[in-house]
Amino acid sequence: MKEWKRLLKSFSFAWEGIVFTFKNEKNMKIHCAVALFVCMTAWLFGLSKTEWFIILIAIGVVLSLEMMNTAIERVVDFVAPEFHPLAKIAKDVAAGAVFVFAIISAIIGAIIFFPHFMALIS
Ligand SMILES: Nc1ncnc2c1ncn2[C@@H]1O[C@H](COP(=O)(O)OP(=O)(O)OP(=O)(O)O)[C@@H](O)[C@H]1O
Repeated sequence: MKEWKRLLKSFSFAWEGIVFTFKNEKNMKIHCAVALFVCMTAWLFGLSKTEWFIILIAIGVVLSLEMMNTAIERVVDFVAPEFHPLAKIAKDVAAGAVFVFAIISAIIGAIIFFPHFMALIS
C-alpha cells in the first residue's frame, strides 16, 4: 500500500513538472500546438501504424527535451543568478539540443506527410 502511495506521489510530482513547463515556457506551448496539429493531420490522412509510431516518438522526444531544457535553465538560474560564461554554455547547449531535434522532427514530418499530401492533390 505504501509503495502504491509513493508511486502515485511520484506521478503527481511528474505531472506538476509537466504543468509548470507548459505554463511557464512559451516554446512548450508552441511544441504542444504543433504536436496537436500534426496528430490531427495524421488522423485525417489515415497514417499507417508505423508512421504513427515514428511521429509519436518524434513528438515525445521534442516535448521531453523541452522539459529537460527547462530543468537545466532553472538549475543554472539557481546556482548562477549572475552572468557566468559556464552558465551561458549550459543554457545554450541545452537550448541547442531542443533545436536540433525539432529540426530533425520537421524533416521526419515532411518525409512522412509529403507522399500523403501528393496523393491528395493528384
Ligand atoms: N546566468 C547567465 N550567465 C550567462 N549567460 C546567461 C545567463 N542566463 C542566461 N544567459 C544567456 O541568455 C540566454 C537566454 O537565457 P534565458 O534564461 O532567458 O533563457 P531563454 O533562452 O529565454 O529560455 P526560454 O525562452 O526557453 O525560457 C541563454 O541562452 C544564455 O545565452
